[in-house]
Amino acid sequence: MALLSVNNLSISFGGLKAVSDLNLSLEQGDLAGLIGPNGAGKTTAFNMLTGVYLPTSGDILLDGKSLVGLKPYQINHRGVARTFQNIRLFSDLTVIDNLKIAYHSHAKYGLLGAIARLPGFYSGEKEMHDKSMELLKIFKLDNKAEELAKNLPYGEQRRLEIARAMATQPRVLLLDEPAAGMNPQETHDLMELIRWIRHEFGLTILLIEHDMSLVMGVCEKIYVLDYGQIIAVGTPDDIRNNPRVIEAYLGEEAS
Ligand SMILES: Nc1ncnc2c1ncn2[C@@H]1O[C@H](COP(=O)(O)OP(=O)(O)OP(=O)(O)O)[C@@H](O)[C@H]1O
Repeated sequence: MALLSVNNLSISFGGLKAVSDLNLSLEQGDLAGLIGPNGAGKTTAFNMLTGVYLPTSGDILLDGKSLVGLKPYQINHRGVARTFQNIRLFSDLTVIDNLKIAYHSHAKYGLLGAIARLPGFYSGEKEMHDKSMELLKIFKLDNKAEELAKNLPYGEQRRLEIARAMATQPRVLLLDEPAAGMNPQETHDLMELIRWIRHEFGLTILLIEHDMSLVMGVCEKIYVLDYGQIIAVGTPDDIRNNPRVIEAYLGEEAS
């Protein structure tokens, strides 16, 4: 059984069918891309997968259980985390506090434990600190732990956003344009990092990306959306050579 399966998912805004009969199937460990021209419905699909939008019809199954109708935090608790097209960090908090907040949402001690400072609170806090530092090391941000998030260069803010999503210990990670605004070296490093975290954490990753070198370089399977509909699914080579994709989207870039 697929880990994440999206069945005939559709949503309309007024008269506009933004996503129409979307079908996706991701196994554990898959690294897949969702591409398509501006306005094709990619972010809208992510918004349905994460409970921001309620689909008009269709279903989303994680391990066979429906996510439709759940709130974003409930979906996150089930194991789906995301990053956003426009970075959404707590910009006035430190780098490490951005991660601790994400860990807190999964903390084992309750509010009472935190207020009363019960022993579980202290061991929980220490564990959270250590785990946050471990993640920051992986994302090469450990030397910036005490800096305010807003003071990081853009590429590092993007990495911090992914680290924060990872702190919620997801099984499925959805990345919305992770390389946006990055230079070629940063994009290359990000590709390596995405591959590595997939392997290290056994993650399933679906990413939206306009940077074709990243998509073609890192994804094993690519879904192409156009006007809300999937027009092609395949390996990077399949997609590069698919006439419908070339016509709809890639144009000269693909040749
Ligand atoms: N809340 C909303 N209300 C009305 N229309 C919406 C809403 N959200 C998205 N849309 C429309 O749905 C369509 C798909 O938009 P979406 O942002 O998903 O595209 P996208 O593929 O992510 O594009 P981009 O690559 O530019 O980010 C667009 O026509 C958009 O205007």
